[in-house]
Amino acid sequence: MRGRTALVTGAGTGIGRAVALRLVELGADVVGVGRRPERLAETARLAGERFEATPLDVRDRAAAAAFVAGLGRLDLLVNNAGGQFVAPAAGISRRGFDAVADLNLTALAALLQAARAGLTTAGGRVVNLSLSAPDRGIAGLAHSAAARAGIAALTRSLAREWPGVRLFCLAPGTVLTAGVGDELPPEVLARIVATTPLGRDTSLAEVAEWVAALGSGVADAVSGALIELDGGSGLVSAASLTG
Ligand SMILES: CCCCCCCCCCC/C=C/C(=O)SCCNC(=O)CCNC(=O)[C@H](O)C(C)(C)COP(=O)(O)OP(=O)(O)OC[C@H]1O[C@@H](n2cnc3c(N)ncnc32)[C@H](O)[C@@H]1OP(=O)(O)O
Ligand SMILES: NC(=O)C1=CN([C@@H]2O[C@H](COP(=O)(O)OP(=O)(O)OC[C@H]3O[C@@H](n4cnc5c(N)ncnc54)[C@H](OP(=O)(O)O)[C@@H]3O)[C@@H](O)[C@H]2O)C=CC1
Repeated sequence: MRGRTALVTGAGTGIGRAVALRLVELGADVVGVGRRPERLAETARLAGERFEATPLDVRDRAAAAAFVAGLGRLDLLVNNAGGQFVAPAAGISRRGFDAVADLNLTALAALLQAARAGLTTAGGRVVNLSLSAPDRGIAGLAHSAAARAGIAALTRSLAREWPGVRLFCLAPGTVLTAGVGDELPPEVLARIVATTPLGRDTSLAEVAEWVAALGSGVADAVSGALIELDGGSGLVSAASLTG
């Protein structure tokens, strides 16, 4: 990855931080964004001088587009910023649905549009983080499952439209980050992990390694693919987070 520039969204915590650290370790120059400067500062402390942090809300279209345009050539874009709240579909208001759809799909699409010129110049690569098997439905995450299925479709569509740019949709199952721990009680996470065919979660290091591999060119014969990094959980009965 030496000499290559990567942008990682949500780089101040969890998966985004692990990805940023791995890319720096492999020689890339990494720009990390997120809303909380103190979280980004901790990633910067761990990463060293080849990591540059910029506080940015990816839902702020004007700021995000200006920032990405300013980067110029871009070898790798990792769209990792995302999240949702767990609620039954009947309890999700219009504003709630819009907030989750925006963060996980529409803002991501806008960032991709802003990055298109820089990615095309570089013959770059994109890794869009999604969620395992959203097309099967996830009770308690109707808004997020819809947005995440949209990411897979967006990834495939842009792979057709943007020749020379490789796009991947990487969909983890359960990764035991602090973020997921804040959203789901331990017993729900344990139940999901126990019903996974491999009987295990996916580690942060594994997600980071997959992003690094896809970003390095190992998979350059591939574009538009959905890769489910979930221990096979997408193969079994669709998940329910509501009991
Ligand atoms: C088949 C097998 C598949 C296996 C898959 C198994 C599943 C694996 C486990 C799940 C994996 C997921 C992991 C992760 O995503 S890790 C990241 C964890 N962290 C988060 O997700 C937190 C992120 N959430 C947020 O940052 C915010 O909630 C969000 C950005 C989404 C919204 O914030 P915003 O500030 O924009 O929104 P507001 O607070 O202004 O609220 C907007 C409207 O939304 C309503 N709302 C908010 N929270 C709730 C709630 N809990 N329930 C219902 N409604 C909610 C809020 O009321 C506002 O609407 P109204 O104005 O109409 O009231
Ligand atoms: N952990 C898991 O089991 C799984 C996670 N995922 C997905 O992987 C991604 C990372 O998850 P994880 O590391 O576990 O969770 P985190 O909550 O730790 O990561 C989310 C990151 O996104 C950033 N972020 C959120 N909203 C914005 C915004 N509007 N603008 C810029 N940055 C934002 C957050 O930083 P800040 O708040 O400072 O802005 C945070 O760093 C998410 O998209 C998540 O949904 C998918 C499948 C499973």
